[in-house]
Amino acid sequence: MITIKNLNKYYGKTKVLNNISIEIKKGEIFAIVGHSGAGKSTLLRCINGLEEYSDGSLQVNNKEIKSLKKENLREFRKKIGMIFQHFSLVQRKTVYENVALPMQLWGYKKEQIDKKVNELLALVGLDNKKDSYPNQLSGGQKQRVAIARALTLEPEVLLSDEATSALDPNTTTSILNLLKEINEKLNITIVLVTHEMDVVKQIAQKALLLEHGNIIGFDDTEELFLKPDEKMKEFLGESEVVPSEGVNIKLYFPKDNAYQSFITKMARELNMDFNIVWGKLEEINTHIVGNMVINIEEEKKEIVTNYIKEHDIVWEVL
Ligand SMILES: Nc1ncnc2c1ncn2[C@@H]1O[C@H](COP(=O)(O)OP(=O)(O)OP(=O)(O)O)[C@@H](O)[C@H]1O
Repeated sequence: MITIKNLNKYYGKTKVLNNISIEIKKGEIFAIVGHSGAGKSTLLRCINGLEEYSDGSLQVNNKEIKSLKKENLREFRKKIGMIFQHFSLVQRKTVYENVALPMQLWGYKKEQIDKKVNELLALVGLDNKKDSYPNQLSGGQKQRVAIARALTLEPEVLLSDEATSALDPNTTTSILNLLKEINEKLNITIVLVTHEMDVVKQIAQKALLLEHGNIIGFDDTEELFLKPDEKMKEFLGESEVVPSEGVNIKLYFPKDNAYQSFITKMARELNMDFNIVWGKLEEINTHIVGNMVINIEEEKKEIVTNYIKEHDIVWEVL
């Protein structure tokens, strides 16, 4: 649905996006991740035509954004909803009026607006706050209003620019759950920009990692976290401290294996003790995945690695 090929973007002489090529599929929840200044928001703004790109191609539904004329661009943007970190609500308008705004601007009839706004306020769980003003709402509620407003014109894509960055962890989770529900119920593609790895883990099916405008990772979320390469480890700030004696073996547990007590079983079957030096289990995109480092004596390396090989486990010697 969104195809980006060899996209470059400069601000003056500074290159802020370098040779970006990605594909975002219809119905996907896709995360663009990176530290501050990586170029995330710039890429998001290129996707909705707010920002021009220097060269390369960016197509949404097979339409090249840069060749859209003014009126077509307006029509195109109608199909793209957007939410922001600081909600961007109109303070002097009520919740109902805020959500109704895009439809009023596009000249919809009062009855159509009323039906849609009520429907969306129910979806985001705010039908009892219609007449409240933004300053009477919590951060999470404000973001719910913004989400409802972003959905009024029935977009195919919802872009989220750090939409949970100003929220506490519990509220973040409730907003992410709402986004998941919207993705499933309305089949809307969601592209979210974030610097928070927890957000990526909780919601994204696929992720793009950006650093200084370059792609340093692009894969299914589980793959990125399950077996991070050196760049990803650096990005996550993870460094494993392992013993210098013996052999350190890192085992990766894919989703189907995570619950199995593989280590205990191996210890029992090989009649051997292992030193577990490092381990982590986490929930990524509703699956439990993890990795663990065990330390063994040099002379036991062969028997242990043979056992692991027979059990379809991803592993490496550190
Ligand atoms: N309008 C602009 N004019 C000139 N340079 C810009 C402009 N907007 C962004 N930049 C620069 O482009 C680079 C990428 O910025 P961008 O806002 O896309 O990064 P980001 O990853 O979204 O960061 P943050 O999370 O801090 O918003 C930065 O070096 C920034 O200073």
